Amino acid sequence: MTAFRTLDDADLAGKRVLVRVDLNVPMEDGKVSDTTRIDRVLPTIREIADKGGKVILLAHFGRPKGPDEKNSLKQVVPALTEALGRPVAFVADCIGEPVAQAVAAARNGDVLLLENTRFHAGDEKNDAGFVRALAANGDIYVNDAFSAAHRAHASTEGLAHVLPAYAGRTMQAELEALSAGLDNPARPVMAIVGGAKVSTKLELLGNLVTKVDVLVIGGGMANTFLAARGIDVGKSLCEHDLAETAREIEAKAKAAGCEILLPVDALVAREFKAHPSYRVVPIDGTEADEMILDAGPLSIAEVVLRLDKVKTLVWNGPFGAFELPPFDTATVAVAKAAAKRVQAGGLVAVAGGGDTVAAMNHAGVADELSYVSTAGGAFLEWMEGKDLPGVEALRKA
Ligand SMILES: Nc1ncnc2c1ncn2[C@@H]1O[C@H](COP(=O)(O)OP(=O)(O)O)[C@@H](O)[C@H]1O
Ligand SMILES: O=C(OP(=O)(O)O)[C@H](O)COP(=O)(O)O
Repeated sequence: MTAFRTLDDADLAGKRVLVRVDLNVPMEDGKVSDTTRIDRVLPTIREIADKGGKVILLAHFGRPKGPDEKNSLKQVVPALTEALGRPVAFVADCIGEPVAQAVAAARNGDVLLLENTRFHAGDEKNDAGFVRALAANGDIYVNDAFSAAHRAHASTEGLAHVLPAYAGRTMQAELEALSAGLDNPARPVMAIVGGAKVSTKLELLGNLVTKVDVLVIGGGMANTFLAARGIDVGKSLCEHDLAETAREIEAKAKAAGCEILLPVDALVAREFKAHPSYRVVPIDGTEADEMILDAGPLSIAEVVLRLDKVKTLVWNGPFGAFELPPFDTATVAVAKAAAKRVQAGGLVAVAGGGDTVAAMNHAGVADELSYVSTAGGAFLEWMEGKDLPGVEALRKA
């Protein structure tokens, strides 16, 4: 039995249905480079449209400080239209008269995509006035953005308190799949946390080290830990002001008996582009004008060896800038090793996150892992046992 209402409980015909989805998809050269998040919300969109609701999609893109072209959801419309196989009307705001007019003009079953909710500060502030402004254009709220459910924002949380609220099919499927795979994980458990969202994810590691046996740190996250240990990381992506937090996490891990693995070597380059001139160096060998862009061969070998000894793997965040070869090497090698063990029957491996999903697709293993979640930060918070505001609001609704 689900603890919240789903589309099975909703009377959708003729209703204006505000559907929160996560369209925060990876882009390359102005085009969506991985459509997984789009593909996952299609069942919800189709079901509401086919049952005669007007589908009004709400989503964020990036972390804009206000309206800006670079973060406009307009650029996602071609990929969404193609995946859906139906027209999608774009509205250049998410509140106010332009939305009211577009919704009034839409027929039952039509699909509208509203502009980035984060163009208004009220979204992230979960401002009551902004919640009301969003709600003014809907009769029903459906949340299908599990990957944004760790955010208590107006579009992910606030709306559930002012409109009849339901979980979308992907929200349901994600929670069911994660529970089935990870509610009682076989030990030892390894977590790999990498990627670029250092400040938001570093906070999570303090709890995660009490839940897992081995924590492998990669990407920009690793650079921050290395710098905190006094290693010169040159111009690498690194949040130097979080050094103290990193040291506290190391101490917590030690107290909890969780081993932390950091890279012992790296691929370094002076330019952030594909196929630049690069060097393989020991982890303390980065020059002042170089960046660590991937873990090196010794680090990969160590992670693969450890992988053989664990029974569960949870993974968010790539080891390197995998969009720029050869800095996809560590991520691809570890992904392939994990997939091989899953296929052989010795490992449950769950990977998640917008870019992590793209990396798993790039490695060709997305179908060979136990489960691939659209969520990164939300998945890690769920793994820690935290309540996700977007999910809790649905339960209370
Ligand atoms: N060493 C590094 N230097 C710069 N960028 C990196 C590095 N390692 C990983 N990244 C970047 O991290 C991004 C993914 O991080 P993140 O958004 O945290 O993952 P996810 O979306 O899966 O949660 C990728 O775009 C990748 O290029
Ligand atoms: O991409 C997302 O999360 P993820 O990077 O953890 O996978 C979600 O869209 C949340 O975005 P946010 O971390 O800017 O709130």
